[in-house]
Order: sequence, then C-alpha cells, then structure tokens
Amino acid sequence: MTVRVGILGATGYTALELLKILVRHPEVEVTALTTRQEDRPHLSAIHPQFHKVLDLHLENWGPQEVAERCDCVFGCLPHAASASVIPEFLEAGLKVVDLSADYRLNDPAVYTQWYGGDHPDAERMKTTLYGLPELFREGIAEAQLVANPGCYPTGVSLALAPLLKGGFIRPDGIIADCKSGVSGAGRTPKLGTLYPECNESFSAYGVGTHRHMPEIEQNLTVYSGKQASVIFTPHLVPMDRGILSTCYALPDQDASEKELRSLLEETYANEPFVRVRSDLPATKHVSGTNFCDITVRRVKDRVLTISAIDNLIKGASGAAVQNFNLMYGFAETTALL
Ligand SMILES: NC(=O)C1=CN([C@@H]2O[C@H](COP(=O)(O)OP(=O)(O)OC[C@H]3O[C@@H](n4cnc5c(N)ncnc54)[C@H](OP(=O)(O)O)[C@@H]3O)[C@@H](O)[C@H]2O)C=CC1
Ligand SMILES: CC(=O)N[C@@H](CCC(=O)OP(=O)(O)O)C(=O)O
Repeated sequence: MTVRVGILGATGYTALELLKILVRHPEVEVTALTTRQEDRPHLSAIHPQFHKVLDLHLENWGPQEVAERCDCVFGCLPHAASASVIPEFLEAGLKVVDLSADYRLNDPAVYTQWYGGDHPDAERMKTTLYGLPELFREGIAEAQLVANPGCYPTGVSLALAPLLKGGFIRPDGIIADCKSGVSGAGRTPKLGTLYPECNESFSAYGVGTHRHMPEIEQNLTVYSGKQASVIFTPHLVPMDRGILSTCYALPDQDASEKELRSLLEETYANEPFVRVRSDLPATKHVSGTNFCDITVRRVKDRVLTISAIDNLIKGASGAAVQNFNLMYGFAETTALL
C-alpha cells in the first residue's frame, strides 16, 4: 500500500526533517509540498539536501488542490494558520497529522488564554487525540486527525507522568527547567534567533508565560488523574537542535532511586523510543533520532528527572511519522531510528 503524502509549510525545519524520514519510508510517496511563495521553487532550491533525491516543486496550493493529490497531510504551519485549513482536509476524507499547537489543548478557553484569539475550529479541538503514543496510545490507530505534541511537553511529560500516576511525586510544586536548541524556533527569521543575538549566549524566555506550560499540565493531569501544577521555564541554548529537560518534584512517598527507575523501566518496557537510563542523558545521545532518554535521581528532598530529545525528531517530525505509522497500521518504527 502506498500512501500519497502532502506537507503543508514545506519550506520549514520540521518539513525538512519529515522529508528526510519520509523518503526512507517504504509505504510513502510524497505528492504535494506547499508554500505561500508564488514562483513554484524546486525542492532542492529550498532544501539542497534533496538535490538528486526528490524531483518536486513546492506549490502555492490551497486545500482542494492538495486534497486531490494526497491521502494524508502533515501540517507544518504555525498555530492558527493550521486550524484554518485542516477542517477542509478532514472534510475531503484525508488523514491529518498536525504538528502545530492548534489541536493539542482540549479546552478552547485555555487556548484563548495562552494563544490569544478564538480558536478557528474550537469544537474539534475538544476531542482531538493527542499523539504521544507512549502515554496516550488509545484511539490513534483509528484517528483521522492527530495533534502532534509540542517539543518541550514531550520530554517533560514522558519523564514525569508515570512517576505522578504511580504516586511517587506530588502533583503540585513541579519545576520543569528546559533548554532548547535554536531550531526549536523554526526557520522563519526572528530577531532572537539571528546568529549574533543567540550565539555564545544562554537565556531564559517566556518565564511564566510560555504556552507549553498548560500543555504539560494537561498531559500530566489527564495521564495521572491528579491536577498537576508546573512551573515551566524554557531556555535558548546556542546549539542547532536538542532539548534537555531537568525537572524537580516533591516526593509523595519514600522511594529509592532504584524503585523510581524500575517504575519508568516497567512503564516503557515495550516502547521502542523511550530509553530509561541509569547514566545521564545528553542531547548528543539522541540527536537525529526519535529517542527520548530519561533518568531519575533522588537529591536531598526532591525527585529529579533529566530527559533528552531531538526537538525536530521526537519533538516534532519523528513523532509525526510514529503517529502516521499507527494511523495506517504500519509498524510503529517504520523509517524511524
Ligand atoms: N521547530 C520545532 O522544533 C518544532 C516546531 N513545531 C511546530 O511545527 C510547526 C512548524 O514548525 P517549523 O517547521 O519549525 O516552522 P518554520 O518557521 O521553519 O516553518 C513554518 C512554515 O509555515 C509556512 N507559514 C508561515 N506562516 C504561515 C501562514 N501564516 N500561513 C501559511 N503558511 C505559513 C512557512 O512557509 P512559507 O513561508 O514558504 O509559506 C514556513 O516554511 C509550527 O506550528 C511549530 O510550532 C512543533 C514542535 C517542534
Ligand atoms: C527554542 C524555541 O523557540 N522553541 C519553541 C518551541 C517550538 C514548539 O514546539 O512550538 P509549538 O508548540 O508552537 O509547536 C518556542 O519556545 O516557541
């Protein structure tokens, strides 16, 4: 079975990583790539990595023209832009994996509070499945639309959710201290990601206001059944890619480091992309892969987790292909490392 795949927002970084994975996927043919540019640029002019690999042009197509050529689309557009076109693909019968934040939260009021403005497709967001299979696998295989998780929420939620559900950490007073490479901000030029602004500099941003805070809290709350409260502070690190998340939680029972690690090992025993480790994860160990590496430690009166992902792979495009594989009944690991 060959699935005809389209990518919306094909000039960006998540699209680049998606294409690298999809050209290795035995069941995929890429049939549509979109941009707002009018001049039909060749893919190799936008992403020279595909010179002599994929002979395609990017097109300024609307949903109708894409839908005629595809069975499934990956949405790599910014939030709000995504939800204003995705309903048309769904109505045309296509499957959709949306990498934007538009369908991740399940409460439109929370969306408005953190993203500003009314949600363009508010009814649908309430019931859209959140595609983090290691925590919320149920229903993904049957879904027409899957909301691909945010990069920071992936690393933080995979590390903390089992410990919270297992009663090992308290739901309040959790601190998630996260550091991301600059590709997390996308390819669209912004002042803060210019080389002289961020090179040789390490800074916090979005303190107390970052939109991934409610997404992390939603994940932990839904998975554990306990109302989680998290202080999330992201930082920009002068490297291309990778996220390291160090989380601090108060213990809810007296458990040794070995017991905490055993719980994580048992939870993820059959998960191909989560590696529970006794040594310390680093972004280099997962770079270019769909792995999330996690360790857990006891330090004084706290439980610490440290997790590493590649923001563009497990934090975006690798996770999107993992969801795609589940939605089409392919082996979950197809085309993924
Ligand atoms: N980078 C990361 O690590 C992660 C990103 N994400 C999310 O994935 C999505 C894509 O991210 P990323 O690839 O990094 O972003 P980029 O900025 O690299 O690419 C976004 C693409 O969307 C197109 N675009 C921009 N604005 C609009 C608009 N208003 N209407 C239609 N198209 C538009 C642009 O194409 P053109 O200008 O050619 O039309 C651009 O190439 C975003 O929602 C992002 O938040 C999620 C997890 C991690
Ligand atoms: C370093 C950096 O800027 N990272 C991005 C996170 C990218 C992401 O996952 O964003 P969405 O939730 O919008 O998809 C940020 O903090 O906005």
